[in-house]
Amino acid sequence: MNIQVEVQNVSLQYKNFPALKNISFTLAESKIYGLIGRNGAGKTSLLSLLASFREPTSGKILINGEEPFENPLVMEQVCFIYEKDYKDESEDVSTLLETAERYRSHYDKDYAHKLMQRFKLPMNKPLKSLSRGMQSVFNVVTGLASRCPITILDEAYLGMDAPTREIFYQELLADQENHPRIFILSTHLVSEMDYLFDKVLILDRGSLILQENYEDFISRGSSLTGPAEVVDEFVHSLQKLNEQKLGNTKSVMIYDTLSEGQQRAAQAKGLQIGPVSLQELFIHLTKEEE
Ligand SMILES: Nc1ncnc2c1ncn2[C@@H]1O[C@H](COP(=O)(O)OP(=O)(O)OP(=O)(O)O)[C@@H](O)[C@H]1O
Repeated sequence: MNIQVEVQNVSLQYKNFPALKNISFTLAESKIYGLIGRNGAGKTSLLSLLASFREPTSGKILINGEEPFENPLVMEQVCFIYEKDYKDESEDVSTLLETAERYRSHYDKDYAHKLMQRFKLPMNKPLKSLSRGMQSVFNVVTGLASRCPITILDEAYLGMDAPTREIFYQELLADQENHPRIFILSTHLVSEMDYLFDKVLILDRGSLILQENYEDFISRGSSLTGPAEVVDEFVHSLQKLNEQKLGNTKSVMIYDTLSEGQQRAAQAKGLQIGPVSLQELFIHLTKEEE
């Protein structure tokens, strides 16, 4: 079943603070969406609206045409994984997994057990006694095994070491291949996780400044390097995001698709054209004036 999320002119106000400003977008395909933004940009606020933890101050969220807030049938389609405080949780891991199964209609118990083994998560220990990284593993396992049509992972990797994060990414991609759904991943580990994203959403100070296919977005960034005066002349009508100079060699990051003709012209002038990463584009597109 194809599920659709529509966010229509959504704003969220905390007292006098506008955390989200008139945001609209549609997620209509079973893809992996990367939600990125600087600290305080509004990522968790947006995700908590999608998960119906709160209501927008204005605007509408529709999941398959229905408002999800206090609507259990719609909410069953959404799974929100975020960092939780388990200090008062006395149950062991296996009991909590059984509880997860009871509340999730798409839950795959065998898959959950397979993941537990792969991550080497101890089944018979109280969850509160596990390390922070292992508690995150538990969250991710319940998130993946729930197989919710909309699965939201808000910085789900917190505390995981690099090899554990790698297993998480591998399992996510493998399960998405076999059971496609809408995954929304919010992250600060942009350069580490960018290869997972089919599409990218960028929040900047409460506004959505970009929603685009990852590949299309990346292809609009390039770096041009060469003698300073040649580079300056070439880029003068292009949108520049950043520049660096070492002696007379200059490198300029541009945010404009270069046509084949422009690429040939740049090469003919002896300029080197290089790729730009999602992280670099993100840093410079959300840079504040100094
Ligand atoms: N309950 C609240 N009451 C008042 N302000 C809040 C509340 N929750 C969040 N905010 C503010 O709203 C803004 C957005 O916060 P949010 O947690 O959504 O950002 P974020 O992009 O998830 O940040 P980070 O990447 O640092 O986790 C921040 O300025 C934050 O201080």
